[in-house]
Amino acid sequence: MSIQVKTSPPYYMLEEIHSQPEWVDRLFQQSDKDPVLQKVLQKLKNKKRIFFTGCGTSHYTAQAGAALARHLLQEANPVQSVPAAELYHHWELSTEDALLAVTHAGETHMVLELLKKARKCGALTVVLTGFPDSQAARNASYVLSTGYALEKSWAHTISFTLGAALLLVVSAHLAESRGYTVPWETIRSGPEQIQQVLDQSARIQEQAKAFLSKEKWLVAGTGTSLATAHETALKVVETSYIPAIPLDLEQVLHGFLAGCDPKTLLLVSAPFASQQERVQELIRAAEKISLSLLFLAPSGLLHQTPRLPVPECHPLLVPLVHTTATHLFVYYRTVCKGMNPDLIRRDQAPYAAARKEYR
Ligand SMILES: O=P(O)(O)OC[C@H]1O[C@](O)(CO)[C@@H](O)[C@@H]1O
Repeated sequence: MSIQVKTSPPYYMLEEIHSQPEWVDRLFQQSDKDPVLQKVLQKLKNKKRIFFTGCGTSHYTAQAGAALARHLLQEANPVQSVPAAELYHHWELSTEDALLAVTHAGETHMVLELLKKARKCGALTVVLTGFPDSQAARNASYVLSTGYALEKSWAHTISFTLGAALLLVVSAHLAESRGYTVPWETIRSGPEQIQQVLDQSARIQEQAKAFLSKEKWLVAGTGTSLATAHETALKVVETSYIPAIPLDLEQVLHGFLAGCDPKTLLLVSAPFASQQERVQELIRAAEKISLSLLFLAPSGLLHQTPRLPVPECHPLLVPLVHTTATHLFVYYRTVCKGMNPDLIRRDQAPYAAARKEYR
């Protein structure tokens, strides 16, 4: 489908971020009665290893999914996320493995190659996609649809969130089938919590304006927010064309401060009580080098430090809720700079030509 380019705000990226609560809700309702999901869960029961995989944003979706599975399944967790090309080139697969490949459009070269390899090795192949008629879907044993067969902006946002929501459902069922208690009510409050972030759009826009002069970003996350850090860094690179490094919270303190100066923004999603002491140390260290910090934290926390407004949320909802806040922050940062976030530079001849050089 070809979609007309927007030449002024609001761009498609914003429209798609705002439509998330509705589509996540729809996905939760549909997955409840999806017979394919039941079959997949049945097949997953006997698998020793389950790989969540993908490329680009979809790899970060897989990373979010694996962190959620780890949280839900604890010591019984068979899930790990590995980028598609790494799995393809460097891993042996067998009949004891299952591959859940996230690919929004379902045409990504490396994912297609990996699916072929996995099928040859006898691994179970499942594709999670917005396009159930895509090549990837045709190359898999099972297809789970995110329900969203659009992505009008090249800066993918809603497909990250829907993919993560779908992997959350898969992981929650997996955990239940292995005897763990799943907080379904909390999970189902996801759309409402995303909406709470969207209701803070004006404030997030103000924050974006306040940090416009920051020309390089570090983005830190931990546990279920680590994928948020990776996805946020990718999104700001794609839309604002500035360097951004994603890191786990601890790693920031091991060398990366040397590269920071007053032009750097360190955006941190670390909502877990066990790490608050480390967060305080980071805040003190940042002050010494005039490094600007912005935390994703509920009101009442971190009074002195600027924060992006997010509600208090369960670790299982962090990838959906915090990433919505950072997606909005990135959107406004880019638009306030007078740029169009939808195009990821594919409107510029050298970048369009570069894209033609690889499948
Ligand atoms: O999700 P797909 O369709 O496999 O596409 C791969 C990735 O490439 C990008 O479009 C650009 O890196 C991502 O946003 C996307 O997830």
